[in-house]
Amino acid sequence: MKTELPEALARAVQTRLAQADKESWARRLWEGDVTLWTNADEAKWIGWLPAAEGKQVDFAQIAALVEKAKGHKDAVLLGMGGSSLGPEVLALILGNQPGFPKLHVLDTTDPDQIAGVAKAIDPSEALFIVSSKSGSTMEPELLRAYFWELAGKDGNRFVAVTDPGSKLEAAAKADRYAFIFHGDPAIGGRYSVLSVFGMVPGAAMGLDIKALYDATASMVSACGADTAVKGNPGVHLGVIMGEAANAGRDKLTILPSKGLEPIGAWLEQLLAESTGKQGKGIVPVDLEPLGAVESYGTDRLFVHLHLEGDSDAELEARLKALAEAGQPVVHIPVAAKEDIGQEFVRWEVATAIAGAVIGINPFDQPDVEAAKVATRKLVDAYEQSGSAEPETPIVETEDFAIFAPQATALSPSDPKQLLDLHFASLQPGNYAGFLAYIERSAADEAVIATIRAQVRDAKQVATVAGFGPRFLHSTGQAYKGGPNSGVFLTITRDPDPDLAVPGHKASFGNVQIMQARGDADVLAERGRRVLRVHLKKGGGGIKALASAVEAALNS
Ligand SMILES: O=P(O)(O)OC[C@H]1O[C@](O)(CO)[C@@H](O)[C@@H]1O
Repeated sequence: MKTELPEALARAVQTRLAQADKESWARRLWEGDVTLWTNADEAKWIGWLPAAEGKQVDFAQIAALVEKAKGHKDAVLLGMGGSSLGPEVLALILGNQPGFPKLHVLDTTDPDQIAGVAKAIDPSEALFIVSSKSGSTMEPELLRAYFWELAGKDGNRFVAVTDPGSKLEAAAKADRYAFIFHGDPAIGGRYSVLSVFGMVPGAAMGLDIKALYDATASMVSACGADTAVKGNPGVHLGVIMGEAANAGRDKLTILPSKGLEPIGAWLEQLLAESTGKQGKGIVPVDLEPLGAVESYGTDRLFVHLHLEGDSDAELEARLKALAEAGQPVVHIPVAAKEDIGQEFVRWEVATAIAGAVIGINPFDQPDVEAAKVATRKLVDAYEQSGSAEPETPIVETEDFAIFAPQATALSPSDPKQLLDLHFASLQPGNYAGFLAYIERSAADEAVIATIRAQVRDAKQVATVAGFGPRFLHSTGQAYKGGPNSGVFLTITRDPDPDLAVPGHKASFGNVQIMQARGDADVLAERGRRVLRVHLKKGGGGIKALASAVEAALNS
């Protein structure tokens, strides 16, 4: 790892590293010494450390799954957050091996996205992996109901990954699933990739799990209890992240080379859910288009993960210019994509250590629950009445309607003026968030990236984007519980066509809108600045919104 840090940050990092060395932080992490964090229940959550050595998986059971998976064309993973993001990284970075199924990851209630996967597979032959630690998360429950019907209720092609005693375990037994893999309750979702939650889908797509642990071992030992802090990559990175956040550089901007790009989604959850609470923490910035040096404020820490063999002259030149301009830049070389397990360990250790520097419990997620409760309330009301509570927009065009969840002072009847006022509240050190409850397609991602670049360049602020409901189980924690510096635009749309959920009145499209409304309500309750733009059926869609934002920024 190479670091280029401005002087004040470099000094703070050195001082903290000396403290970490003197106070044996690495050892105390491995021992789960709660005094390293907040004297809460942290000791109950460090099962991910032995899991990184392969101690949590039953290799014989994995071998049996490998035999079962061989020959299937597709495998579909149904899960959220820690139960989906790690598997997605493995699928996108390492890919399925010849003779093994392609892994499709579904962590959504978006009707188009679900229908897209249903269409891409043959439901009568695909393997389904239902993955949820708690076994009671709403999205995998609804997805399970949908694919169970579609797959002809054939338990022989279903696999459950869940903590012992969960509701999902009971359902899997009742429906005679082919396998039930047990997780370790001492591991939180976002730290679970090197336990069965990453390894079961990994094995199903033909990855050599033993080889993955072997390739990870050197990082486990480098981050070990007895390694001096100076040579401990996890502690070193964690101290940099924590000190940077404490100094106001809390927008950790992830700039990976092409081959490692998918890791950003996993990192976002790890960093945001672990540190974003009590008004403090790190706001990860992923997939933001590269900007000119002057478009970045003094609230950034840039981390470049570089896969050997990747070359991107523009990125390299920009990183050099950023460091020369006094921005902090950390370079992490990754020798081969098969070493991805090392990065999981480095960042998990770093995140736990950053939690110690920031002074929070890196293993809880107190604010995620609030959005879940708000959504449940709305969905339950829908199930009772068969309709959603009506709302009145502040302003409407033929393309979209804009709602404010809070009693708002913003009331212009012109959408351009309203959006202008909304973005005008962005101050240095703030960030703009785009929370899109629409299909996570390449086309939608591209339009949102354009909007982000425009806002970033116009206001010199960091921008983040999340697709709902996926981000609710990830960065949503920091947006609600972290620093109150986000200015959010929630984006919803009329589903077309919608998709029914077997056994429920509320469709996937209904649930997705309730999730957006519940989340926006909680954001507003927490004093966050938030507007919701609802894209109308038959209107210009997300592109019409992009034009309206552009017009507002230029007004
Ligand atoms: O694996 P589960 O229990 O379904 O949880 C999924 C995700 O939901 C969260 O609890 C947040 O809602 C994450 O921490 C977790 O990874």
